[in-house]
Amino acid sequence: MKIGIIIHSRTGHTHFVAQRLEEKLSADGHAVDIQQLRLAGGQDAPGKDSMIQNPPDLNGYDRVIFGAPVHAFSLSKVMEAYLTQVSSLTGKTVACFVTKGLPFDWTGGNRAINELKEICESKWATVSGTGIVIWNKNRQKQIDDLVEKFSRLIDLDE
Ligand SMILES: Cc1cc2nc3c(=O)[nH]c(=O)nc-3n(C[C@H](O)[C@H](O)[C@H](O)COP(=O)(O)O)c2cc1C
Repeated sequence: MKIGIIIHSRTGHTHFVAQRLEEKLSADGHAVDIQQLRLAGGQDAPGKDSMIQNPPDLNGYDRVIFGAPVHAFSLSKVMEAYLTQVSSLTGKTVACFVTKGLPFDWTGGNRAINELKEICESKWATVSGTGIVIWNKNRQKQIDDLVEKFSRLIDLDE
C-alpha cells in the first residue's frame, strides 16, 4: 500500500516517531512518504486560518497517518489549519497520533486526539486507530508500542 505520514513537528519529536513508523511500515512492504507541514511565514502564532506553505495532496495514498504535537492542551494549530483546509477525506482510512511533554494523557493528549478524530470524521474519513506518546524517559517503549499497533492496523485493513 502507499502510505502518507503527514506531520507537524516543531522541535522534532513527532518527526522522530514518524521516522520509526516509516522504517517499520517500509519493512512491512509498504511505500511510505513523510510529509512535514510548514506554515507560510514561519511557525509563530499560527491560527486555524493560517496558510500551509506545502499542503500535501492525499489523493495518491491508500492509508494516511496524521501526527502532531500537543500545544496548550490542544492539537497544534498548524495541523488544525491543514486539516481544516483539506476539502474531503471521503473513502480514506486514517490513523492519528500526538506527542506531548506533560505527564498523563489528560494534560492535552486526549483532547488533541479527539480534535484530530473529529476533524477527520467531519471530512468523512474512517479513523482506524489513535495513539499518544508522552515524551518522557519511557518514550521508547511507547513509540515501539505505537509503531506495532499502527503496523497491525494496516495489516488488518489489507
Ligand atoms: C508552545 C508549546 C505548548 C505546549 N503545550 C503542551 C501541553 O499543553 N501539553 C503537553 O503535554 N505538552 C505540551 N507541549 C510539549 C510538546 O507537546 C512536546 O514537547 C511535543 O512532543 C513536541 O513535539 P514536536 O517536537 O514534534 O514539536 C508544548 C510545547 C510547546 C512548544
